Amino acid sequence: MVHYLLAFHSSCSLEPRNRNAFRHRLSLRYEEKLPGVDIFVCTADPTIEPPIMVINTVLSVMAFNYPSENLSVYLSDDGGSELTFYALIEASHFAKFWIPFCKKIKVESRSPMACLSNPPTAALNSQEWSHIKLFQFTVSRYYTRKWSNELKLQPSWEGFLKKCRLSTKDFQNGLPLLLSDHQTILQILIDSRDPHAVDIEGCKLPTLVYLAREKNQQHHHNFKAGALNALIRVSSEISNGQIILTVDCDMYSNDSESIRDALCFFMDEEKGHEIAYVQYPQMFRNISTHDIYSNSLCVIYNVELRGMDGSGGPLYIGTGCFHRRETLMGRKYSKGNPLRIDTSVRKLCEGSVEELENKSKALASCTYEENTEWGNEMGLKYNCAVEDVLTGLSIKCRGWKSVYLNPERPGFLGVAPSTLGEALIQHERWAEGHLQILLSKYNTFLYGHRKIS
Ligand SMILES: O=c1ccn([C@@H]2O[C@H](COP(=O)(O)OP(=O)(O)O[C@H]3O[C@H](CO)[C@@H](O)[C@H](O)[C@H]3O)[C@@H](O)[C@H]2O)c(=O)[nH]1
Ligand SMILES: [Mn+2]
Repeated sequence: MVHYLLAFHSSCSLEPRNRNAFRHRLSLRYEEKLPGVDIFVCTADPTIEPPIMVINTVLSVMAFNYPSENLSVYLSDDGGSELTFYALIEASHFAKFWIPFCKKIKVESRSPMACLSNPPTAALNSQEWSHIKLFQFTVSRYYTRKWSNELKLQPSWEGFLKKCRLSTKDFQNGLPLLLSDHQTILQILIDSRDPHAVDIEGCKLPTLVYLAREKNQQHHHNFKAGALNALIRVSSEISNGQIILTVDCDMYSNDSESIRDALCFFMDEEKGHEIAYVQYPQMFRNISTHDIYSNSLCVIYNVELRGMDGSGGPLYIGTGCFHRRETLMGRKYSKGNPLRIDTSVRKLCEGSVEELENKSKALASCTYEENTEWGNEMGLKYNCAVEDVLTGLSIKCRGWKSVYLNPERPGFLGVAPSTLGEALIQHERWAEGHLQILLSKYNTFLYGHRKIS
């Protein structure tokens, strides 16, 4: 084992790579023909991942500097939580103010919570500032079941929840707060095709969709991989962006230009057709001075992934990663038939919001994947504790390369485990997952031999 680790680390030092994106050139060449980008945010439990954190991440990615008609944001809620849903409704209203505000003041990063804790230097209008504070305060009250029960006792909140229920087809029967057995709940909260979906400056808003896929005791839900696969199918019906960004709900966007930076690699005329995904490192905003649990993972992000980039590309590590839709769907690399980003005008998905919702609900049912290749040759792989790593390796076995992008300003910032217990659980899961891969047919030496360049 020690020899293997030594060999791996030495090989990583052979050709480490640092990448730079020339985002202005992308804009000069392709501004009018940028591809559709679908962003998937995953959450699973409103008590561990409070709605306030989730919607701050959602707002940060809605505010990317990218044409809104080409941007769609999907929140997958495996907790099926009413609280998260209502918080998202609040966010959909707040976005009308937040997106133009970020552009006007040039806010970086575009998570309202991060903006409050690190205010921009521009002269701030006190009314706008109070608006952001009030929004954070309102949503911070959507916290746990206990909180919401207390809130429901107040007449004003009862009225508010009732209003939300009435405006929400799937929640209208007053379902319990945490659901492990329910039908698909799907709602398009903002449809960017709608001429009325505009912000306070009259500019278009990105599409925003809430999805809690169907869950029941008879069918395994396959954790995050299952959630992402449902999102791939649902989004193909609603917006069908050629590029997919996956982020965990605790990891907000810290640089509004990240989509454009990633596109510089996908749209590179010489090498772009070989690239399946562009991976950012996981950086954390809560690293303590002495980092006693070694959460910053310096060796992985400064040595290993940079080194792997020099020889074919880094692993997929689950969050902060831009993929081509087709490679996630299982497409093989073909030199003779290169897959280029289609820069011709994007075809919009057709149908009313109700039609799109009904068609896509069926794609998120428990039975949809029966007797299909989903979880195997299509989408994210199942039955592995590190489904992201295994999926990335299999994409590379199909002939693709990947890119590691680690700019000076972190593209995404997340939350690292803050207690010994949490850190141990995370490392145990990672260790188990990597060992599982080593002992499986996907063992990198056997399965990957001659396949990974
Ligand atoms: O049934 C589930 C379980 C988890 N998640 C989401 O998956 C993400 C990651 O789960 P978490 O419990 O935070 O695991 P971590 O160990 O912190 O995740 C790291 O390790 C995972 C496995 O390699 C990667 O998928 C993640 O991107 C990476 O941040 C979170 O957004 C969860 O909400 C779901 O959507 N459904
Ligand atoms: Mn996490």
